[in-house]
Amino acid sequence: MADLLTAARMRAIENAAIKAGSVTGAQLMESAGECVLAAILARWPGMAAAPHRALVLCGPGNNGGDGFVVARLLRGRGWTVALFLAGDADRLPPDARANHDRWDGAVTPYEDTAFAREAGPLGPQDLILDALFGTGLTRPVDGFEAFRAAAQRGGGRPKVVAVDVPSGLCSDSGRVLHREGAPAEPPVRADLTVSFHAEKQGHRLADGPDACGAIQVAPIGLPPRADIAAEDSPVTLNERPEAFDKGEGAHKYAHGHAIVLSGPPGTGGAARLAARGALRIGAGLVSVCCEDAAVPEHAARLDAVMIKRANGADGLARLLEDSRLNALCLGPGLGQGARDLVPVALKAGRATVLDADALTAFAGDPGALFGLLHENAVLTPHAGEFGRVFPDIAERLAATPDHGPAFSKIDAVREAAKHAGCTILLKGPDTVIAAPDGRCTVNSAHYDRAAPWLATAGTGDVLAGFVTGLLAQGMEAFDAARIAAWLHVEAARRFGPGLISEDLPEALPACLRDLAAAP
Ligand SMILES: NC(=O)C1=CN([C@@H]2O[C@H](COP(=O)(O)OP(=O)(O)OC[C@H]3O[C@@H](n4cnc5c(N)ncnc54)[C@H](OP(=O)(O)O)[C@@H]3O)[C@@H](O)[C@H]2O)[C@@H](O)CC1
Ligand SMILES: Nc1ncnc2c1ncn2[C@@H]1O[C@H](COP(=O)(O)OP(=O)(O)O)[C@@H](O)[C@H]1O
Ligand SMILES: [K+]
Repeated sequence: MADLLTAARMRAIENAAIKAGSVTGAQLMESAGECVLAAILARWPGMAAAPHRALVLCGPGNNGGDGFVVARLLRGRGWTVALFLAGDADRLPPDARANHDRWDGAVTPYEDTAFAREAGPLGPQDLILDALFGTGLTRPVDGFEAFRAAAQRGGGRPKVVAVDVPSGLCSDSGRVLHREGAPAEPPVRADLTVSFHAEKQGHRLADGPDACGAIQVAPIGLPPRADIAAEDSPVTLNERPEAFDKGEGAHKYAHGHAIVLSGPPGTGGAARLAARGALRIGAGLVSVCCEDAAVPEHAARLDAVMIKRANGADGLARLLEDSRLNALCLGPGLGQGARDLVPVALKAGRATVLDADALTAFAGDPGALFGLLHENAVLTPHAGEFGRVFPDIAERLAATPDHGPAFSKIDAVREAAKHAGCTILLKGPDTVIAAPDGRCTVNSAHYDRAAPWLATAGTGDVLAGFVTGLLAQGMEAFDAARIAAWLHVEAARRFGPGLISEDLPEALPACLRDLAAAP
């Protein structure tokens, strides 16, 4: 799995390599500039075929330093380059200053009128390079209206390339830094963002993917995985998982029996969706468990999924005396009974997924939940449910990000997992999954894995079922959550437009087949 870095971790990797003598800061900056140029020429062959015009915007730090390198390299290829500096040349850090001094063109202080004048004639084969702020962003970015206007112009507008990160976006959180009360004006959206060594967390979170446009990561001569001390294990990008298979000849009971609890009559659809998901992902047996009154409704709709009866908390406790029932899912369509049923389920010590109503039931009294949770539990909230169970953490995530690095969804979910003592999967296009031991991964449905069709009713219920089905097969909680999340997006992408939640379990077999076939 590829790591997603924070600015601090990136700096530590860079410092460790420089200290070890394997590379100098100047070499890193030169490589960074070369990589940006190579990415541009590879993406737009017209720009490689002939020189065009570029406006290069350099900021006051090393991101600006990278800009000076690209400006020099473009000019060396015959491009007409106008360079604008936002900041004081005398205060540039040493490597940036050295590249400023190697630039033999004019350095124009950034100012809207001058920039607008240069930007006016730019066409679609021309370029604006955003090298204003990168991983060192500490506060909101103001101004640059002419840059914004040039990038937003209609049809024939020039291409915008961001160095490392679009300026104004916090590279740890993917959030736009802005002042309290002021609107969060998104950074100028890039057509391409070229980053170095490894993706940063912000490329995958919140507003990051939209602002980056497309992301390309270039190696710049740093060792692949630096041996640096860090408090937390690295965050990874949740990539194609290893194949898991049912094993030839094993009996259905070897793959577990998952139970999905359902609520009163008329609300059983969500539980049936979860159950279907659990069955398709490979649980040996799956039963929907409901009160007597809901049996006819389920019986009319279920075949491979079985039905078990349990009335209220006592009924559930009796049912769970059967030790073969090894994974539970509570929440989808569970209704008001959730508050009494969840404690019974958690006390039974089975692998348990809590979603939807099973989380909402503890709004106002989340402390009552924390004493019951165990490491074989997985909570799968969306943002609203997360706020009900972890109001303090959600409040910090909702606070205005007025300085960098800002509190991120990764910080929030990691804290929540530590506090709850179980795996937490916080949903969204940027789903973050964390375990109490510090493992954390981002299941990103962005760029070449965008799956906007998942934004439809009931897909979260299916996800809860996927996790439950993997738990039933004996998978550990964090692994079950990350593999389920990956397959969820994969199934949606495979089905594509027109997807409804019922389609997800049916799209799964092809995904599992591919997984098994992959080397
Ligand atoms: N690490 C590596 O291995 C490599 C890193 N490389 C490159 O270095 C970049 C990181 O460089 P960096 O640390 O110098 O930070 P950078 O983003 O240029 O900004 C810092 C400056 O901006 C200022 N400032 C901040 N916010 C502001 C605001 N809103 N408005 C105005 N000013 C603001 C801030 O001021 P301060 O907060 O200190 O007062 C400081 O002066 C990284 O993204 C990559 O491109 C590559 O060369 C390859 C190797
Ligand atoms: N734009 C999107 N791109 C990718 N995934 C999305 C998007 N919007 C929602 N999802 C995913 O769809 C699911 C929705 O779940 P949830 O909010 O619980 O809805 P429901 O309760 O209707 O099932 C989550 O897995 C979420 O990550
Ligand atoms: K930038």
